[in-house]
Amino acid sequence: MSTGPTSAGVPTAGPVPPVLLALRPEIGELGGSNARYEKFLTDLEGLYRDADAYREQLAGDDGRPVYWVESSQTEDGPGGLITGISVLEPGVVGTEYAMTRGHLHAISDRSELYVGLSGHGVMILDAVEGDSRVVEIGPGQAVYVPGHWVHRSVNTGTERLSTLFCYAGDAGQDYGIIERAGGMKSLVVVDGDGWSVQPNPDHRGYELAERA
Ligand SMILES: O=P(O)(O)OC[C@H]1O[C@H](O)[C@H](O)[C@@H](O)[C@@H]1O
Ligand SMILES: [Fe+2]
Repeated sequence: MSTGPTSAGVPTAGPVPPVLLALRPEIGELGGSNARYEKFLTDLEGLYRDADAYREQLAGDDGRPVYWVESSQTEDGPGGLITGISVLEPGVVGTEYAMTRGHLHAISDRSELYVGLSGHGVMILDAVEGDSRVVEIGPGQAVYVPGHWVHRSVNTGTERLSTLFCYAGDAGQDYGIIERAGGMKSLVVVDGDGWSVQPNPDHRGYELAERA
């Protein structure tokens, strides 16, 4: 009896074979992946503080995805890793640079490694109880996100930001925590030719939001 992935890439019982992936960051593909999802501007209602600027962009939206993820998972259970690339188109909504929704892992102690592949951006990292950090990510830079940190990628450049990520297959994502808190603690905004970090005046605190 054979073990390992079926032709559709669905794991069956027993050890699975090694996985070989081809990173194509500029075109935004991960060869050998077995899952993909896309996010469109229409999916991001409420993400940016400037609702008028968001609506204006929607009016001229070309309908292409603003970010997408191609990933590979071949093992179920806590020992398996999900490996993928996240590809975020450049842009600005109001004064905020293009960003992902962001999340805390549903199993919140699960960590994640990000490796910059192409383009330039930052990650906003919020400790649920504690501080907020904004760290650069680009080619040759890696960011290890420990458990219990809410995380989001932001494209501060003019090209696609592509990152390789890897995290525990059972981690899951809690997206609601950011909404309930009124957004993340920090905003990454246009500042002259570059970017700067501002405190988000709408942020209510994750702990309070979770207790409410
Ligand atoms: O899941 P989002 O917050 O929308 O961000 C998009 C993607 O960003 C990162 O690359 C994460 O590792 C992915 O798991 C995530 O799906
Ligand atoms: Fe994550």
